[in-house]
Formats: sequence, C-alpha cells, structure tokens
Amino acid sequence: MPLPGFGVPGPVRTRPAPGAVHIPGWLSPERQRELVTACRGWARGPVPIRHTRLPRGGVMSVQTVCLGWHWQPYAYKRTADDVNGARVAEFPDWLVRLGRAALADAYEDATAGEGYTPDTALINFYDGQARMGMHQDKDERSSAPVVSLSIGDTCVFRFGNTESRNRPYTDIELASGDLFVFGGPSRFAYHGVTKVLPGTGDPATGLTSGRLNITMRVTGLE
Ligand SMILES: O=C(O)CCC(=O)C(=O)O
Ligand SMILES: [Fe+2]
Repeated sequence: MPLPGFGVPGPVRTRPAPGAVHIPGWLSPERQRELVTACRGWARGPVPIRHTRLPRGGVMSVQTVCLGWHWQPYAYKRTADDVNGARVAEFPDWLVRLGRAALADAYEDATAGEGYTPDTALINFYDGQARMGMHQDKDERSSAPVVSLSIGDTCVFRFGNTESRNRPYTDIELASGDLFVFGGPSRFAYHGVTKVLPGTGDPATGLTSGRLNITMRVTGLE
C-alpha cells in the first residue's frame, strides 16, 4: 500500500496565466455526487433551467440556472424576468465555504478565501453538442475571483487573454472534479468551451451524460 503522499501521482495543477489555476480532481467523488443532486434540484426551480435567449435573438446551446442573482444577458437581477419571473434560489452557505476552500487551495494560501463571499452562481449544463463562445465574465461589479467546478464529461476549455477573444490562449481539458480559478490579472480574461467529449464522464457522479459547470462569482451588487 502506498504511503500517504507517495502513491500514484495524480494529474498536476497548472497555471495557464497569472491568477489562473487549474487543479484536476479537486472535488471528491462524494462531493461531485452531492453537487449533482443539488444541481438537479435547482434545475427544477424556483426558476427552471433553460437555454438563455440573447438580446439579438440567438439562443445559447448551454442550459443555465442561477443562484443568488439571476443572470440575464447582460445583467444580474433578483428575479428571472426572462423565464418565469420567480426569484432565484438562495446561494447556500455551504457553497460559500466551498468557494473559500477553492481559493485557499488554488492560491496555496490558507487566507486567500477569507472575505470571499460569492453571491451568485451560474450552473451550466452542456449536452454533447453544447459550446460556449469566447467571452469575459464582466457583468459583475467586483474583481473577486471566479471559482469554476466541473462534473461529468470532460470539455476543452479555452483560456485566453484580457485583450481579445483571439490568441494567445491555452486549451485545457476540464474533467469531472476539476477546479479552475481565475482571479487577479486573469479575472477578466476571455474564455470559452470549444467542445465537450461525450462519454468521458463517470456515471457514478449521478450524471450519465453531459457536463455540469458551476461558476461562483461576487456580483458587487446590493
Ligand atoms: O463551462 C465552463 O467551464 C465555463 C462557463 C462560463 O464561462 C460561464 O458561465 O461564464
Ligand atoms: Fe464565463
């Protein structure tokens, strides 16, 4: 039996840009299952998960449901006026604690999560065809980091620069259980999902197909 810390080495963390950290396998299988169960509940309501309509008439291929604040392109509101007018589910304290732990681990600094109180989360579900174009998360009035958790099928996550959606960028595979944090100089970097790799997830998470991504953010709104 391998000694603690001397087992088979897991995938290693990478830092694609200053302030951006990828930690593969950060969520335990049990935690992934809990998150899948929680997301199933949020997907049912009070605001059901849906394909977001864009102002110019497009519809996103990803399905999204929000916590805390409802993101409707391109602003945060308390009520989901583009869905059913209901107030979105509360952002739970346990998820705040998970966000703080993520920052402490990502930045290898036990104090990095202190004072981090995310108040919105976007929960995105990708089927095998869904994608997300290059964009900045910039509807928040805060430069606090974004904490991203992935469960289910692996995707190719494109993490770029703060100037434009074009190169330079790094393509990173985000697999089930992975943590990705982007803060500091990377907080407003362009990023997107270029593809999902169907059949790569472990059904033991509770997700038999597709990819779930949760991004926690600080809106800076009252
Ligand atoms: O699915 C992902 O990994 C990224 C999601 C994202 O960029 C967003 O919701 O703004
Ligand atoms: Fe984003």
